[in-house]
Amino acid sequence: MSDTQPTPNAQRHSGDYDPHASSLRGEVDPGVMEELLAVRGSIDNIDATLVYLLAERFKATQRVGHLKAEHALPPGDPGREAAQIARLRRLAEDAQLDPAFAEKFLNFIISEVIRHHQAISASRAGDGADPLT
Ligand SMILES: O=C(O)C(=O)C[C@]1(C(=O)O)C=C[C@@H](O)C=C1
Repeated sequence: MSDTQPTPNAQRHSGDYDPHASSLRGEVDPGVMEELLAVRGSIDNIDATLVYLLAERFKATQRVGHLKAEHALPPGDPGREAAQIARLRRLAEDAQLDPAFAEKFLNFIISEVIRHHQAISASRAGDGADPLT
C-alpha cells in the first residue's frame, strides 16, 4: 500500500495483533501451517467485519432506545422478536447455518440491546443510572 493511501481501520487499530500467533508452532508440518495461516487470514477478515456490523447495529438500536425512552415505550417487543427469529431461522437454513445457533445468536444480541434500552430509559428518568451506550 502506498503512503498516500488511507490505512483501513482494521489495520490501523490492530495494535500489536499477531496474525501468526499460535500454540501449534513446531508441532505442525510447515506446509499445513501455511495453509492454516491462509485460512486464518480469512477468519480474521470475517471477524473484523462482524465487529463493524455489530457496531452499526448497536448504533441503530441506540436510536431506537432513545425513541422508546422518549415515548415511554417498553424496551422489548416480543412480537417483533418472534418475526425476526422466524426470518433468521429461515435465512440460516438457506445458508446451511444451524438455525438453532442463529436463534441463540440473535437472542444474545437482543438481550444486550434490551439492557441498553433499559439503561437509556433509566438515565432519562433521572434516577442517576449511567446509560451503557
Ligand atoms: O425494534 C425494536 O423495537 C428494538 O428495540 C430492537 C430490537 C433488536 O435488537 O432488533 C431489540 C429489542 C426488541 O425486543 C426488538 C428488536
